Amino acid sequence: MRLSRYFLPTLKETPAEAQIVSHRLMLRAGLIRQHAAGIYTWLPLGFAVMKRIEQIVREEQNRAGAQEVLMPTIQSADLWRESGRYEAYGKEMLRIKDRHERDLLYGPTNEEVITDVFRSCIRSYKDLPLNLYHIQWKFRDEVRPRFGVMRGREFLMKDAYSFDLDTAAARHSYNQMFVAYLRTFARLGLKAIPLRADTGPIGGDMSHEFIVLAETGESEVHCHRALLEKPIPEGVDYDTDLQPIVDDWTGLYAAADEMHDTAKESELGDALVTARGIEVGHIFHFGTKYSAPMGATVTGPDGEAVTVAMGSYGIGVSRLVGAIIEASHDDTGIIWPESVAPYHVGLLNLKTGDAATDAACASLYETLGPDRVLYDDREERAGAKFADMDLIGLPWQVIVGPKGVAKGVVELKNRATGAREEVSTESALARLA
Ligand SMILES: Nc1ncnc2c1ncn2[C@@H]1O[C@H](COS(=O)(=O)NC(=O)[C@@H](N)CS)[C@@H](O)[C@H]1O
Repeated sequence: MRLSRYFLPTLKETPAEAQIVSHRLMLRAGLIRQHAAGIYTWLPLGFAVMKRIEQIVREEQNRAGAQEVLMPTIQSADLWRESGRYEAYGKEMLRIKDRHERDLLYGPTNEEVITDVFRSCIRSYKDLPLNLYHIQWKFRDEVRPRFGVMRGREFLMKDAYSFDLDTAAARHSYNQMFVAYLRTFARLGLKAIPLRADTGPIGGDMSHEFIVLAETGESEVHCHRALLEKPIPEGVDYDTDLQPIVDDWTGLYAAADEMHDTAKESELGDALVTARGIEVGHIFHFGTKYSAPMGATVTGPDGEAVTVAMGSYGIGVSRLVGAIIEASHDDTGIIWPESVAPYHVGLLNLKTGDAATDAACASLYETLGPDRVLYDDREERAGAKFADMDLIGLPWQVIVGPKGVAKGVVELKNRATGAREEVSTESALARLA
């Protein structure tokens, strides 16, 4: 993409309302613009990152055997009356009336909707286990939306829902999602720690939050240092018993502040890490909390009706854009992990209008591929180009100036390490292919 044609409204100044670094950088780098409190327009660069995060989430859900659907954002209140959550959900629920005065709502989550789909389609235990997920916008009328997309009111969530014949089978579904989450956050370049959590308005008797350590996180976590170094499971066969992996990851101490056992401080000594963190995912086992009141049953092996055991599994897709910035930035801007970077290379033409430099850039741009390169072809001074490219945080920069072109070299810069080296054009192409 040529920057001279790209809608990238960067800001020189830091907007006063932005209190944390990810909010500041998302505004300054032209990723989002606020529409209303907690509601954002995603501009091209921010949207591209969110789509890459979404795709990694999707791939790991599919790998774990979940099947993608798309449920509506606007839901009927009747289902929520059946589950008993319509009144209980409180002021966070945005309630709407349609032209026929029917009660609707903008879904904060989808347990009722998916359970209704299940009960109208599935009859037999032979159709289990089943895990359905979607990546869909939610609305929660947070009393104090803040920190940009980190705590929004309209936000994008992947939410998956599992259906099983009994608790043992439901535990396997839970474990599949647990392992899929470990892999997902690692692929996003994040260290996410699973820790036992309370279940809140979603309910149930078991849940784990996945927390990314970041000093501006809203959660306070306490965990065993070894959790930070644990290797992520590779080559997982999701149809085998995953309990050993889950036990391995939950065997080490980790607790959100409200669940913290202060005795651990003396027991673990300096093996105990206390840090702030961002909740990027939350998984729940809640058995028949929704299937019982909504009559979601299957005919069991013995011909008797069985109320299915369920769980739900959320990932904050839009929150992750901010969380990744919190975990990966420096004082000049964002540092995107390669897996989510909107473009692989920033190509800087230091003398637009100089024939040899323009030709060298055009050749690099075409060879590397316009969809992988953000080419700064603007009539701007070099300093502004360097600052903007560091701000938007692409993994690699190729800097092309007339002196280098005359010698057949370009400068290659790695954004994460800051390392810069003069290399031949061929070598740069080989390194960036
Ligand atoms: N206000 C918000 N803004 C941005 N992301 C949010 C917000 N609230 C929750 N999230 C993200 O959404 C994830 C799942 O939300 S949740 O409430 O914990 N879980 C559920 O809604 C369950 N139905 C899981 S399917 C959270 O871990 C968090 O990463």
